[in-house]
Amino acid sequence: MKELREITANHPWNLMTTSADEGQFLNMLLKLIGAKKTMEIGVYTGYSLLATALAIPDDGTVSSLTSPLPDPPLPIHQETETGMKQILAMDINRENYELGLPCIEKAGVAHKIDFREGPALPVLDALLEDEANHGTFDFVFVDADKDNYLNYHERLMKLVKLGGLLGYDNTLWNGSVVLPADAPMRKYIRYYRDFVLDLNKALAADQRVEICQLPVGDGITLCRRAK
Ligand SMILES: C[S@@+](CC[C@H](N)C(=O)[O-])C[C@H]1O[C@@H](n2cnc3c(N)ncnc32)[C@H](O)[C@@H]1O
Repeated sequence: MKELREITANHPWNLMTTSADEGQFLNMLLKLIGAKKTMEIGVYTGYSLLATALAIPDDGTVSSLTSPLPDPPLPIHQETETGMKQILAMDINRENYELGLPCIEKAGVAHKIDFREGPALPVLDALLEDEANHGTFDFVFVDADKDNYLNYHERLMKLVKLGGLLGYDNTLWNGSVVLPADAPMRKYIRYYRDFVLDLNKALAADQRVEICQLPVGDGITLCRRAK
């Protein structure tokens, strides 16, 4: 974890990552809920992904991955003779994932990860086409394009288990969610602020979930699917 944090800290986007306390929090949370099948939207160099992979048991939903993976690769989250990987991870940029991958390999958990390069929405839509994927994820961590969080939420509500958790990162958005609209803000923060505010309001009003906003890192809102 420490080595991957150093790689991430030296990366030009170094501010756009999960903080150390968020990584520890995710790792503990996943162990506490006994998560076996998870999803991550927004991987970057893989810090939160490593925290997740270290928490997921080897005997999760995988039957055996000691044999070589099939070619062509496994269809998205469908069980085959060789089983399936426990973590579906998506990012539009594979290069950054590959930068951190040696650390994930060194930790001996790379075999748990099914990385998909590309925008997450079409992957979610493909998953939804197969009823067998509905209500199957124990946990989903969303840490990507803030303007799509509500689109993700509607889809994820069908993919997460009843009683399962969705975690939305950056819901404090650098503290800007409590600032007056005319307060000075960096351009990037101002641009996404309204999307984060809309998300926070929508989650608070969503009767299908129980929510809890934690001041960990840049704010993580946990939604437990109750209906
Ligand atoms: C804040 S970083 C993720 C940080 C990561 N969770 C960590 O802890 O280090 C956001 C990531 O979301 C990715 N991203 C942006 N738009 C996306 C999309 N539409 N689908 C999937 N990933 C996306 C970016 O490429 C970037 O790597």
